[in-house]
Amino acid sequence: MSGIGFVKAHACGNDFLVIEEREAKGKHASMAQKLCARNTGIGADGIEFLDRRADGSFFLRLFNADGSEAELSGNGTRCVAAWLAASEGRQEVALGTHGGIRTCRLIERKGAEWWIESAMGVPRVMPRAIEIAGVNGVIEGAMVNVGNPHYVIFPDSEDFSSHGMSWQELGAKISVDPLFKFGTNVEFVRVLAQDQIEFRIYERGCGPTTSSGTGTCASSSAAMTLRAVARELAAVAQGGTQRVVWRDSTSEMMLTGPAEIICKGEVEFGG
Ligand SMILES: N[C@@H](CCC[C@H](N)C(=O)O)C(=O)O
Repeated sequence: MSGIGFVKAHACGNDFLVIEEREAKGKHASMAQKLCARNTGIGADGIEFLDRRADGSFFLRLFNADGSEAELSGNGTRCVAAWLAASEGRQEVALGTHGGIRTCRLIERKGAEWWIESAMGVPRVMPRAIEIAGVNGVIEGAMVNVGNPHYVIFPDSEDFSSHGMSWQELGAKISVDPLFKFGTNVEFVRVLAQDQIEFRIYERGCGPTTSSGTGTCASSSAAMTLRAVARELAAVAQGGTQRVVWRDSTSEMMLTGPAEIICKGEVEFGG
């Protein structure tokens, strides 16, 4: 057994461990399953493995709580940027991911919160009605790629339920349906005002979460494209509000929100 250094951080309740890549020793998936477990591990929605490369650049590998690898996390990337700001004073940092480079800029520190603006790439929104095994009727929505895959729907009901199911039940079915070869994150979006949306998130690889950075971008870009809401939005999730700006469909989406360092320590990992 050997102690592994970790940092725990969260962005609107979407929580991550940050662990140096050299500590993983090829055991990323089992480390994520063990350390992210809420009762028997530290507890987190995923692990960001931080690789510090010889040329001075950074690369992040994100593993979900179930051990699956995702292209990236918006909130997880911001948590790493907050840690690099807190521990090394970095005001701006470019973080490579399998979904592209995300550049994060520190806007301000408010108490324990690090407010960071991230350039999140150019969302691709593809309207698409789908049929899912075990769900009655056709689901209208959009497949959205923001570096990782999302399916966004717009339920009418205030509790975000749709097709006779709670959003959690429907999200669980859509997320693993074979229609999505690599699985998908699922967002349920309601338009509250011309410049405000509210949404719920069912994440691939970890289930319901209180917030998602890429989910915020996917929900916002789908609402801008399909519901003609404003190009600057407040996106309200259970864990808090993030701000989104998307000037036009060919520009990068900018996402601003908080991240907070919770603790750091050492954890035993037997492999
Ligand atoms: N919560 C994240 C998204 C994490 C990855 C996702 N579960 C996936 O498998 O794509 C975010 O803030 O973007």
